[in-house]
Amino acid sequence: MTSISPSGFDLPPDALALRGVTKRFGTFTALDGVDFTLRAGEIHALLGENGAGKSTLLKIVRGLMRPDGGEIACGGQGRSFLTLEDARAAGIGMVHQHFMLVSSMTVVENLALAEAGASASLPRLESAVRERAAAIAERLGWTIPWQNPIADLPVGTQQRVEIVKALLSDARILLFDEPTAVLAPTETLELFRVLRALRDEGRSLVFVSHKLSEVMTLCDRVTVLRRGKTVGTVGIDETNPDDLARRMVGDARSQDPESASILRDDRKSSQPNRTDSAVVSFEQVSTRPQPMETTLRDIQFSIAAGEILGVAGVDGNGQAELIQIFQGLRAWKSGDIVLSGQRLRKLGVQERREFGVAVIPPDRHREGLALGLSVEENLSMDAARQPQFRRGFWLRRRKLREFSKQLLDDFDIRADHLSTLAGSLSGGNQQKIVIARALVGQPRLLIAASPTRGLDVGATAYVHRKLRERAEQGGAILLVSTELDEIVALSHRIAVLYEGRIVGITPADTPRETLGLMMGGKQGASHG
Ligand SMILES: Nc1ncnc2c1ncn2[C@@H]1O[C@H](COP(=O)(O)OP(=O)(O)OP(=O)(O)O)[C@@H](O)[C@H]1O
Repeated sequence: MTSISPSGFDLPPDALALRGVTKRFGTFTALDGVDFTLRAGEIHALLGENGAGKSTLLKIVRGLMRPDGGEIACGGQGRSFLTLEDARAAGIGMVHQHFMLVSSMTVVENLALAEAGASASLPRLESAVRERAAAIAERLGWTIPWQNPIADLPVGTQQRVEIVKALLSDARILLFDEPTAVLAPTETLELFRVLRALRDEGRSLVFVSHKLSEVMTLCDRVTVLRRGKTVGTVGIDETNPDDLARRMVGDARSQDPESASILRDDRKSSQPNRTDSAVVSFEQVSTRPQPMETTLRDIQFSIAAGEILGVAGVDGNGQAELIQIFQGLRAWKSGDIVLSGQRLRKLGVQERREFGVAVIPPDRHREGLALGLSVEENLSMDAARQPQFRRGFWLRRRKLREFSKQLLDDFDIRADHLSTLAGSLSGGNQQKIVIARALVGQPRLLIAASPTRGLDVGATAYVHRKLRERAEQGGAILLVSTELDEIVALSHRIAVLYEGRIVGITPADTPRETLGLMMGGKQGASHG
């Protein structure tokens, strides 16, 4: 049976349709007459460049934002907007980019809270909720530590809690906003298994991802958004990654040589412009064991000027601890770290910066950005300390503004104004600010943690090019990423971390299978 919405468009049962949906933020139009139809029992990818409007669209469907125009129909009824309650009643659930869980509460408390709202007595609800949640988890083949606080769980498990939470309210339509951005490759495969199972139960899923290969493997249809407008919807059998990339950036841009080179996935890793002088060397560095953390043991490597050293490994094998050492957030128990002849132990945060150490941190929300400050303030924060931007005590504001404007253009940061709050930018555009800040000072040593997480295809290629350029100019780069593709594409040598140890340092052309085995703990050759 097909129902008819007030404006007369056909609506298949158990699905969702948007017609002409518009959303403005001040003078900026984030969604401009968007059409989107989700069929029952399909996985539908939503693709688009950073800032194209994907999260805004999902938030409107989930009832978290009110559109300024257009129509939304679900459950056989058309209306101009959905409230949170409407969306919930229509069986719409969402797994956000940043999980909506209270980290100090246990899993079961979080689930009971979501079920009860603020009013009901939580303890009384908990056992009933737990029973239902356990049945859902069992069906999906998951074991979840119900009594542990959320903060103690790995991100992959937190995401499972979010999914169980959505299924507890029997969501028939599930919206996933970049769910794989925080997952290791094996966790992604596991998530895909579950998403397919949910589809096969007849649910409808919207899947946002920048990884075209994921979209091609998982999804049934794809809708592409470009700068807030619908470009179109295609079946997965009628398209390929090149076609999708072109649809995202538009024909005009994909034919211009600069953009075409951005789109081309340049996988070749040039020979390092290496000198023998180590910019940084780790000599038998070990950290003190701490609960819930990985202890680094006898870490030994060096990075030469002009070299990119990739650190591969399954997440949680010591990557976070290694980065924290550079950030000055973690002490080490034994061994030495030497930065061009100086002991790192002796250098404070400011001295490290002056030496030229820059960090692209893994969690841009907590560490990389001041979300409550403007784009301009975020971009010019470090520059404002430099003498060329000061006249005595005073800041040279106009010069700083030009500097920020230049970075905005260079990194194609899509913000309405320099005065826009960083917190209101799309996830990918926030990441571009963090990267622009790290690269602009031409750091002598750059620690890049998952630098392209959340970036679209073009921006990823651009950042890869920038990292290579930095190395070619003589910078040393430590690239930490759980994306093996990224590590292999950029690194001159690859160090594999397993349970806090480096199991081997290998040349970049090492076969994937060997790297995979090393990531599972097998010793490999060392070229340290
Ligand atoms: N609360 C807000 N206030 C002002 N502008 C906003 C707000 N939320 C989103 N925007 C703007 O709307 C545009 C679309 O953002 P949205 O987060 O939907 O993009 P996206 O396609 O999800 O991008 P990404 O891939 O980077 O996550 C962006 O330019 C963003 O700056």
